[in-house]
Amino acid sequence: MALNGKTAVVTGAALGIGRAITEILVKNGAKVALLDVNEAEAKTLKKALDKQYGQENTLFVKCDVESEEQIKAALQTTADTFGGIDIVCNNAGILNEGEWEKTVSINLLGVIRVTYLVLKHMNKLSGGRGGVVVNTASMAGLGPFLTCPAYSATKHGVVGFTRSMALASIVSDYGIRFNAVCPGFVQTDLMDNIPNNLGQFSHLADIEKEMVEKMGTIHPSVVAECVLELVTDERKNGDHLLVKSNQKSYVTFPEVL
Ligand SMILES: NC(=O)C1=CN([C@@H]2O[C@H](COP(=O)(O)OP(=O)(O)OC[C@H]3O[C@@H](n4cnc5c(N)ncnc54)[C@H](O)[C@@H]3O)[C@@H](O)[C@H]2O)C=CC1
Ligand SMILES: CCCCCC(=O)CC\C=C/C=C/C=C/[C@@H](O)[C@@H](O)CCCC(=O)O
Repeated sequence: MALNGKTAVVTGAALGIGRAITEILVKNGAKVALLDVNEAEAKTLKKALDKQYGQENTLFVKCDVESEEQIKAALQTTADTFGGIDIVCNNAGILNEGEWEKTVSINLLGVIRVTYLVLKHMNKLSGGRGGVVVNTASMAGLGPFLTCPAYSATKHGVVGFTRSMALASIVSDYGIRFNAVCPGFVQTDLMDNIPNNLGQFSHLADIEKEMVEKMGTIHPSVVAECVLELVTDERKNGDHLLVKSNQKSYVTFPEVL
């Protein structure tokens, strides 16, 4: 998929991985709607992108992925502004074991909310152009993550949802591909804030540090390059790209039937 003329929606676009995804998509010719709750940072990013690529190529819509109404409005504004939606990057997420229900609501339910609401805009059966959805899961969605059990559960849910939507889309002939990127530790605010967000598992903070030291960290731009691969390679559907500090690999899942 060439990105020229394509429209992308990125949730959690203002900072970290979402900012890197936004930048690489705009750089490669897409028009991008930045959805985030952090208005100040999103507007700072848009201002920088306007200067480099022109203000007509991005749109900021304040949107909390916990709110169906805000998601509906943001998707409609995007479609009205750019003429349709071809790409969705469900990236918004938090890690807070002390507020685990909010973590579930944003990381898992937010991905489901946006996906289900964007189908009417993208689904070829309802006049859409088809396209691709790339969800930001995590390495913590592929195995146990003892310091953050609820967070890990949300990411396992994103993996299962992505794999299921990929198959549902094929059978339903939606014309939409569904993939996920599964990063290890990435140098963002989310990582920086970990010590304060382990909740009842704060006694495991040292184990967390050991894991980071052992596995190393990744720059957000490396994750964004993997997302670009999942967006542009039209052979990819139901694929999960695992990104560690020194390598990337496609995950193979056990056959269960
Ligand atoms: N940093 C890491 O080590 C890893 C992060 N991830 C995932 O990557 C995604 C992005 O995380 P980071 O860039 O690290 O975090 P970050 O904290 O740097 O950026 C997250 C962005 O999402 C926005 N956001 C938070 N709640 C929101 C909501 N309810 N609605 C809309 N926007 C919201 C924030 O304002 C922020 O701009 C998350 O889903 C996270 O779980 C996955 C693997 C590793
Ligand atoms: C504390 C910072 C968390 C940042 C948020 C993340 O999502 C980072 C996740 C980073 C590491 C997760 C490691 C999980 C390791 C085990 O589950 C392992 O079994 C995963 C196996 C994946 C594989 O190699 O196939």
